Amino acid sequence: MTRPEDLRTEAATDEVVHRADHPQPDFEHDAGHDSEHGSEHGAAHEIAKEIAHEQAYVDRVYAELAKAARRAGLVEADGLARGRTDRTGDVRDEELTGLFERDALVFNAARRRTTLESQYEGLVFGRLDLDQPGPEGEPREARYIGRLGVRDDEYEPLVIDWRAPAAAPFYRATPVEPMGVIRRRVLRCKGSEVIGVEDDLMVAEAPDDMVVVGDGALLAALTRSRGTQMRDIVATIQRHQDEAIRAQARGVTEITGGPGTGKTVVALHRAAYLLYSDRRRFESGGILVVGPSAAYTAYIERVLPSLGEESVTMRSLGDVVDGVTAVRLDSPAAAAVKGSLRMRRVLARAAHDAVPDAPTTFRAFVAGRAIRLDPPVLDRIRAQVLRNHQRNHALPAVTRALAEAAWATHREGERDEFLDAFEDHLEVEAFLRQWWPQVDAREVLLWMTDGARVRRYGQGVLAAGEAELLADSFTRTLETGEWSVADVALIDDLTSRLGVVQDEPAEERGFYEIEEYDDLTQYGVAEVRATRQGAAPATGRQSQRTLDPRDRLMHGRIGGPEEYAHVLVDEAQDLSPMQWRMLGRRGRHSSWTVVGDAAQASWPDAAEAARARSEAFGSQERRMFHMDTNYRNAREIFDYAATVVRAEVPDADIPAAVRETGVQPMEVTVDTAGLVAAAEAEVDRWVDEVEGSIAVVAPAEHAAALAGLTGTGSGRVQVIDPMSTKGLEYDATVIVDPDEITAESPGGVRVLYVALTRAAHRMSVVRVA
Ligand SMILES: Nc1ncnc2c1ncn2[C@@H]1O[C@H](COP(=O)(O)OP(=O)(O)OP(=O)(O)O)[C@@H](O)[C@H]1O
Repeated sequence: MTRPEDLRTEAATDEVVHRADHPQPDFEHDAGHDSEHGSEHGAAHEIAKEIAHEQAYVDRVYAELAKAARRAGLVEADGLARGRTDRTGDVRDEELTGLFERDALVFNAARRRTTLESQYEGLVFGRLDLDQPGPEGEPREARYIGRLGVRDDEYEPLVIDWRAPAAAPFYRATPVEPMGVIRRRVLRCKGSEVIGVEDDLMVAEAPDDMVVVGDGALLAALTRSRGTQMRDIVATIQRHQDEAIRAQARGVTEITGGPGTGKTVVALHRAAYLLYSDRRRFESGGILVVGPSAAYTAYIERVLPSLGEESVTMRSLGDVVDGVTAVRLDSPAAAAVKGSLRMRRVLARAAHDAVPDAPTTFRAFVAGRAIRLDPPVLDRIRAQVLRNHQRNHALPAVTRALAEAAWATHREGERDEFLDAFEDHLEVEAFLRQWWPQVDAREVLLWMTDGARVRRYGQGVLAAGEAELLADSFTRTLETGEWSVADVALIDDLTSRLGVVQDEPAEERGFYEIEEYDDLTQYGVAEVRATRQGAAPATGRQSQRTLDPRDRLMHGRIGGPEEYAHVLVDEAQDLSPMQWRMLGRRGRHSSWTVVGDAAQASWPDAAEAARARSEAFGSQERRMFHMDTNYRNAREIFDYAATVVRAEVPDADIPAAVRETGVQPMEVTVDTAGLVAAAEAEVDRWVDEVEGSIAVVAPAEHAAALAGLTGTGSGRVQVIDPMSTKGLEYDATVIVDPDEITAESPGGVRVLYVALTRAAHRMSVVRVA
């Protein structure tokens, strides 16, 4: 394991060549690198020789790959040709069976071809030299590791898939436990060109004919500039990370650790590993990856495809429920109420309530009798039916209950005849349309723009002021035409209570029926509005932008929960209890990978969230992996952040940073008037110094003033609020007004800690005096 004393500076990463007959320093894999430089000339020559040697092998792999791609293309074309037929009858049936075969062939061939194409970049990334003879009389076996298994014409493996058991020593071997490995080599490639090699030696003394090159692949990888998207770490996965990646699929795998310890990237590699180890189960059952925000999803979305896996569903918390997408965040106080389990009681009452403006009395002539059912009877029927049925699926049950109640008012004639006549009666049908319409969950939340209603639902559940907070928040929703992220879990909860809105069969009514229907007013039935209370789906032609806010909110169709074989949750410490319930509905039979760090939590009631989380997992076995090495932040940056969090959260999980830059974070203090200029100066500083992404992390108070900062149009600068930086990383950050970041957030200093741990290489902190 890496200790601070093992730290290297970025300057120490120039490639070196050494004969491996010297003791090795301890570094991460417990594998080390000889730091002794050979003569510069000799070194360059040796490296070039090694690269040329590896290039020859990589060329062979790509030639084989091109052949495989051609074969896959042929299979695909052949499959398509076999599918064309103009036969009929039995012959056609036979050919249809052939069609299924064709589909499977085409599907597999197309998938393989796409995979082959997408793997082109850096397909082969590793080599193991093993302490055992090779297949063709070589003194040692060399085993190449890649993103994909590739075999030659004799079906001999040229490259082993990184997830195969035979590749495990690449990640697990250490000098203490070499697992038969003498040298582990990482090949750095650009497309099919080898541009560098980095070795780790697993034995004290290498054979005389073996050259050891470079200063370690991990440090080289960490020193590189960060792009706008996360990269896979398949070439440099560390042993303890590999253990979490390859942990068994069953049950709940929890990955904890401080900032930058690779929790997210490890979890994503685990998803790829699960697909490899049990493809049938996880591809057909599906893997759901859930992260905090759309920005986060965009940040990680390329990792799995780069590992050859496309069949994973990625959702942000505002996007988990089919038919609604939310990015807007509520005020922390409103989000805290909406996320709390107390909302279940509130929503249960709302789901059981009468539809606003529905008729309160039933009056009609049925089978020659005047029937009247008063409000208490209707209320009782509603309550009884909803005890056993979801509202949107309860029409038959409620119709029967209404008929029974109507029968009870007279009890004359044939009971069954009356019940049938009642249930078929057009007046009854018309009444039910108004009294028992299908109700969309979103409509119920919009009922709660009415403060009196929310107070009624929240009686004995919500504290003073919370009902108003909710009503105000839903009013804001209605004004903006945008659901908030916290609303989505409420929509899901209500949908599970109400049932998904069913398609109504198209109505075909004769002329006389229309007349009868329109004439209902004379029976006092049509005291209701003629419009439906439920969703008013917008037409496909209308773009969402042109809809009014209410229609925008109701746009799209809310789906029931789709279930998955595996659910992977990142930044799990921030999920509200209601969000855990939302995910629980999607993972009732699934295994889980759950990633989090309590010290970065922004959710105020940890105990309630823990309860909801346990409920979502059920009684499955749970195993824990802890990550304790920070691979993201330069040590100088992480020390700064750790000092801040330790002062307030003494038990924070503080990892050890493995890399130092020799550059301390910049700290400037200005008055409010000078804030923008100071932030701009810091941005310009980092635009000159780093190659990649730069973030200005600012509290809401200063967001508008700083919005124009672009780093003189560099295209690399983003102004972002602290909460939205969760899970992300940048080459450099400018943290604006840290005291205000702490003050504005319910997570307080924990949210500031998140912001302070986003920069890989450089950071400035602009304080306001
Ligand atoms: N073995 C590794 N090799 C190379 N890079 C690594 C390795 N492990 C982690 N990293 C890099 O470290 C950085 C942090 O990883 P990641 O975002 O997964 O951490 P995290 O624990 O989820 O962080 P946070 O909790 O702060 O969001 C990423 O750039 C990742 O690629």
